[in-house]
Amino acid sequence: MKVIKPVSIVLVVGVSLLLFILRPFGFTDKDVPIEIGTATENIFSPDAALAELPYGNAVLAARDISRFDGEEALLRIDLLDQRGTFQAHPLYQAYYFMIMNNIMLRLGRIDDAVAYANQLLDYAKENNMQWVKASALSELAIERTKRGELDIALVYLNESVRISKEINYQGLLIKSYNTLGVISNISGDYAKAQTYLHNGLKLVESNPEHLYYSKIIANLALIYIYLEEWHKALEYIEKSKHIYKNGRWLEPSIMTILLSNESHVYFRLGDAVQARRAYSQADETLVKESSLRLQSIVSNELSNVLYLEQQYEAAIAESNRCLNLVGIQALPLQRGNCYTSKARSEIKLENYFTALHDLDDAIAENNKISNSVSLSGNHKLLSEVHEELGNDIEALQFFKLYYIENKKALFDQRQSELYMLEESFNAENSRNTLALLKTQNDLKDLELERQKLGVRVVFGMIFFVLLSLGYVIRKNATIAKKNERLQCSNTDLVELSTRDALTGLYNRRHFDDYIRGLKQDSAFYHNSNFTLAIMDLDHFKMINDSHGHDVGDLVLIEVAKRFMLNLPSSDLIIRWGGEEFICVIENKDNVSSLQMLKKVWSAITDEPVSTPAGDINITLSIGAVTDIPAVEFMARHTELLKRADERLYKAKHTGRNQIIAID
Ligand SMILES: Nc1nc2c(ncn2[C@@H]2O[C@H](COP(=O)(O)OP(=O)(O)OP(=O)(O)O)[C@@H](O)[C@H]2O)c(=O)[nH]1
Repeated sequence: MKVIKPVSIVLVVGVSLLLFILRPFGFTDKDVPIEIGTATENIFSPDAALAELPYGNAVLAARDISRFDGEEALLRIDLLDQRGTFQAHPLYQAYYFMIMNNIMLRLGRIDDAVAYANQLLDYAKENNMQWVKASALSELAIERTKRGELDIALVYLNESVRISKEINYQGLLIKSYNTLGVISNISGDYAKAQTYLHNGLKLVESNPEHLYYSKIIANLALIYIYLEEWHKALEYIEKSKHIYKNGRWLEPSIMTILLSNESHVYFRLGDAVQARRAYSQADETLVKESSLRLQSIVSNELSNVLYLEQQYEAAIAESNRCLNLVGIQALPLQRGNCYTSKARSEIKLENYFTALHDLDDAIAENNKISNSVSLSGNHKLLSEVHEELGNDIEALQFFKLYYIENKKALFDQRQSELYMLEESFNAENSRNTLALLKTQNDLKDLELERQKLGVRVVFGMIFFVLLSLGYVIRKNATIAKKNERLQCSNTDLVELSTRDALTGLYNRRHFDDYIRGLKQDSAFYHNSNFTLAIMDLDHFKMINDSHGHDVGDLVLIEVAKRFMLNLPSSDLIIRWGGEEFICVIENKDNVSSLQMLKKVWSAITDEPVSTPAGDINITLSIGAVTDIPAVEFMARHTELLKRADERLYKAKHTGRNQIIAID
């Protein structure tokens, strides 16, 4: 006993010392914080500089109010002016012009607003204040954009962006990226629009209080409206509404635009009830000072709702009201839309010559701002009118024009740039997520290493060795489980992002993965031939129009089910968009490719789809390229898709409900 006692003391002292030494290595079970850094150093903020001045906060408060209450802001400016505030410092003076610009916009006095923006620009030049110059240019660019003067707006914006980048004025950059996104949207360059808006979004995410957060999301929604991706558009509109409601900015015009866009999506989906609901809510947000642009947008949506409700005369009256709004001549985008809506109702009332006039006017307005999407819609309507008038040649010419423009916008753009852009955005996101997971795992490995070190050092002391070992084993098991769970959820995420929410089929995102998979297993496929087909339901719009959008959805679900039942599970079926599907069939078992296509086609056309609105007969047009050797398919799938699409076009225009697989 006498021998053991000093040993115990040595042991206790030794262990305490070791524990003390090991403490800085993190031997204790504390989580290591993971830093997700945002580079926020040296961000230029005139607001922060102004807040340092004696009346800075009062001026900032007036600026905030000027965004939603012109009268109240004017009172505050008067009070500050009486104290001689604005002469006391150049910063005050610059803010004075900016606030007055906001107030005039709010009061609908656009010319005065522009005058203040110009005064701001002069003041910036006289006093060599770069950030003020950038702000003034950005404001003037917005005004030019609203008037459809996109070229000048771009010149102003590029200069404003250049200065903002130079001084790292992120607050203004966000606003400018948003305007650049809007301009690209109007010009039909969606890929560019999306790049600008995502640039803005990246900056806004580290600054979620920014006034432009919900505006940027709203403009992303607009891209999806142009691309006719209705569900995605609604998703972004909802997100934007949510951000707006939770933000501290009360700029009612944002809500008006969002609700008008929502109404427009439902109009395009043929859902009169929801379109009317969203329109009424948009109308409620209008105030007497609302700008002419907002008034004409809401008026045009009312005309669209009335059209859906088959009140064509009332719709025409509303379009006429829109076209007679004082000052509308300065807004080609809105004017073009009102003419188009009017023409649509005139066609329904069989006033074909009036419709022709309206469409000419619409085209003239849309040409002023190179609005390719609206122009393509105008050409489609012109083709319909000429068809009704028996002018077959003109009808065909305009239809061709529409088809080419529409396909160019919807097919090429979606196919290549925009889609790739979204892909790379997603890829970047997944890369970031994976990097994060890797960092987490590395940190855990590090922790494990440290624990092992601790175990080695106290190896001689059996009690602690056992304790540490038990700890390490437990920790290992937890980490392994966590990793397993993370891996599963990653796989689920990838699966979800490549599935279409409505039908459960793969969406277009999966196509590239599929081709990549083929290439990886190319040895296995080297003797195979493939058939590539684009399948498009005929007159699907009529189903939506006659029975409602929900019934249209049910039809799409049933059609998807039939595709799946009639294609071997090893073949591919994708919902390419709307009522368009793509399938890739690998020819095997001596069944000819045409036989396979006929089987799929018959599965859709032979039996009507039962819906709560009764049985609905469906017809299907197919454009296909058959017997493609595997090597060619892998190397030239984009070209082959185009060829199939051209054949689909032929099928559509030589009677529909058929398969065309040769030129
Ligand atoms: N119900 C429903 N309709 C959709 C969906 N996606 C697109 N659509 C509608 O599909 C219709 C497609 O119309 P069009 O492109 O004119 O084609 P179509 O009427 O089939 O005419 P053709 O193709 O020329 O035979 C539009 O009315 C879209 O609103 C969806 O997810 N659900």
